[in-house]
Order: sequence, then structure tokens, then C-alpha cells
Amino acid sequence: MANIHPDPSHALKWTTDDPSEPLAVTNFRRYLRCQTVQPTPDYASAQVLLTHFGRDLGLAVAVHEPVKGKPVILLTWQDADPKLKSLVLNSHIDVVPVFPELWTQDPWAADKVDGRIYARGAQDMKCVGIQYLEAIRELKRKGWAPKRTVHVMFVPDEEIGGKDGMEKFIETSAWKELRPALVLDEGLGNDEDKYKVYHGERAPWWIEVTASGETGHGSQFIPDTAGPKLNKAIARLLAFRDQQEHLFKTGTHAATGKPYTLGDVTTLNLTLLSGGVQHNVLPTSLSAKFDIRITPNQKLADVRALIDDICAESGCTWSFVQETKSNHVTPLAGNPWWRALEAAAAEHGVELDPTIFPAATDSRFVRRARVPAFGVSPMRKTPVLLHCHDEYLEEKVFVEGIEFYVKLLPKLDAVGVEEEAEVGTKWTVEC
Ligand SMILES: CSCC[C@H](NC(C)=O)C(=O)O
Ligand SMILES: [Zn+2]
Ligand SMILES: [Zn+2]
Repeated sequence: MANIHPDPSHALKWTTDDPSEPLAVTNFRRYLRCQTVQPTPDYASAQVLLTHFGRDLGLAVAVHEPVKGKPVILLTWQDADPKLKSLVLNSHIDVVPVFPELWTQDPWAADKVDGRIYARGAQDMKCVGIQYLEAIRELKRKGWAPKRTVHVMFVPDEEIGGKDGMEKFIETSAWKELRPALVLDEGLGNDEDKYKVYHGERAPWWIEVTASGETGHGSQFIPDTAGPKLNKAIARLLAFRDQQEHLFKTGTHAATGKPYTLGDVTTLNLTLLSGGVQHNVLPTSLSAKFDIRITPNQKLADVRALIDDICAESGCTWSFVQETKSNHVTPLAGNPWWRALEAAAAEHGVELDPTIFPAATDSRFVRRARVPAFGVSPMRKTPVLLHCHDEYLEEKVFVEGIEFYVKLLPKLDAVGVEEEAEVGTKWTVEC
């Protein structure tokens, strides 16, 4: 619990020594110093700081706790036509752990070295949360005000699956009262000179395959033991993995000729093995756990049938450790929100690369609630360092991202009610 500060208001004291530094950058660095690191995130410090930022910007502040000690923080720009649905700008507060010995910088100091801001969360995704707020500061400075209510939302626990965060919050009346028309959430950086925009994700399935068998002395040829059964199941599951890997390496999109990305195929990896009691005793049970990510191109029912078949043939059983029951994609064609993103990108001079997110984010809960969501972290020509040591973001890339939201928010705000209703409830496609 060393990362939890006894006095959360200490977060307000952090500034920088450089008076010439833009306030946006200073605020980003202040947020990075909150040690909201799993598994014991210091949410209290982040709450003090973020609510301070909200008040400073003249935003309404609300904090919900669907689970005690796990705040969902809403900073709301209310100068709006209440008939219109809102825009929700979401980011998660928590970050993943660090191996400090592998870092060349202190992961909690947010030091700036050669224009790079080093800290856990610099890319994933404290940058985006502050970019939303600083874009609002700039738009207010310009005298612009939205017709739609804009909610800047900070949620806990995304990094551990969102169960006590977005998944819970989306079941509350507070979420329904937001009346969201669109949610923006996290994406990934991009080495290329483009922003990736994620309009869907692969469905995460975490499964356990178990083989039961006869026990006895480890020196014998005892029939019907657990080992060969589990071995058979693992071999067939990994053969499916090989087939998908081949598709990943050779497949191209029919319409564009672009090579497949991870989002276009299903991955399956053996991640945990357990069982047995002693070296010379045949185990009554052995189990293998797999992390499976199912592309929206593949029916969940087909993957279930494959696992059923493999387990039946090998004499194993299987169960879910984590199940995703449905997968939803935000369509691009005929989608005015996508058109708004494209228009903002054109004005900003950046190409968008729409794609399927390889892992899981809170957007999956949003799309499941039939609200369109796009994942975008405006970081181009930037190595993807999320969850890596020496995570950093260049100051100029951070500032450029603010400018992107300054262009994007008015375009999203201008989407008309009729346009929004164009496709009715078909904003998300169930896969
Ligand atoms: C399935 S819940 C865990 C969420 C995590 N998200 C990321 C972005 O790493 C993952 O995909 O493993
Ligand atoms: Zn993230
Ligand atoms: Zn992450």
C-alpha cells in the first residue's frame, strides 16, 4: 500500500520549476505523479487533483462510487441544449504496475528529458484525460461553447478488466442520466504518421481446460491418465492458433488490399498450467488456461463449437474464467460521428487509420450498451510503449493531441439530431 498517500491533497502541491512550461503540460505531469497503480491505486489523490482541474475550468464536478473507494469522476460542461444527447470523453485513471529496475527514469516523477515526459501512464492513458480538459480550456478561451453537454469522465479499474469500473457504472441510473450520444475512449499510439481509430475490439475469452484421469505410480503404463488427454486438447487448440497466425501473416482486406492486423484474426495463447501433487504420482487432474481474443470477423458460437469439439474428442472439460457474451462494432459507413472525426482529422492534417483494437478496453461495455464508441489516442510517429518500461510521451505530441480535440469537439457538437437518428439503433453491430 506504499503508493497510497496519507493526505490526498498533497497532489495539489505538485507544480514544475519551469514557469515557461504550458499549463497543460504541467497539469499532465501533475496527474502522472498520482500513483494510481494497480493493484492498490491511489484514487484519492487523483480525485483531489482532477476535481480541482474541473473546478478551475468552471466545469460541474460529480463523483460516483458504484463500488466504494473506486471513483467515477465526471467533469461536465453544461452550457448546452438539454434536448440534445451528450458527448462523453472517457479515460481510465488507473495504470499498470512497473518494474522500477528496468526504468532509466523514476516512473512517478514525470520528469522531462529531451522533450520526453517519462512516467507510467504517459501513453496509457493519462495523456488523453488531460488533453480533453486542456482542449476545453482552449475552446473556452476562444469563446466557443457547445450545444451538447460534454462530460469528461475518469473511470477506475480499466487495467484489471473494468468490473468495478465502467462495467458497474454503465448499469447505474447516473450513466443513463448522461444520455450519451457518443463516447470517445482510448486507442494506441502509432509509429506511422496517422492516428489509429478503434471502432471495435476482439472479444476476450479466458478459458480453463481440465483433464481428469486415473492416478497411480509414475513408473507405470496406466491407461486413461490426465496428461495425454490435456496434451491432445492443447495440441489441437494450438493448431487453431497456428492457422490464425498464418492468416494474420498472409491475409489482406478485400476492399483495400491492406494486410491484416491483429484485430482481423483470433489469437489463442496458453498462459497458465496447473495440477499434480508429486513427481512420481499420476495426477487426478491437470488444467491449462488460455487467453483467447476473438476477432469480430468470427462468430463467437463457432469458436465455442470448436472448443466443445476439441474437448469432447480429447476427453477434457472446459469452463470460462471470463466470458464475453457478445461483441459489438461501431460501423463507419453512414456514421455522422465518423464523418466528424474524418473532418477534424483533415483540418488537423492527419490521416485516420480505422481498425479493430487487439485487446480489450472499456469501450466494449459502452458498445454493449448500444452507444457508439471510438478509441483514439492522438499520438502519431510515437512508439507504442503502453505497459512497457520507460513509457514516455513527447511533449510536442501531447500538445498536438490537444489541438486535435480542439478541432474535433466542435465537429462532434455540430452533428445534428436528424443525422444522429439516421441509423437509429443500428450504431453498433453485434458480431
Ligand atoms: C479482458 S480485461 C483486461 C483488459 C486488458 N486491456 C488492455 C488494453 O491491455 C486486456 O485486454 O488484457
Ligand atoms: Zn489503457
Ligand atoms: Zn493499459
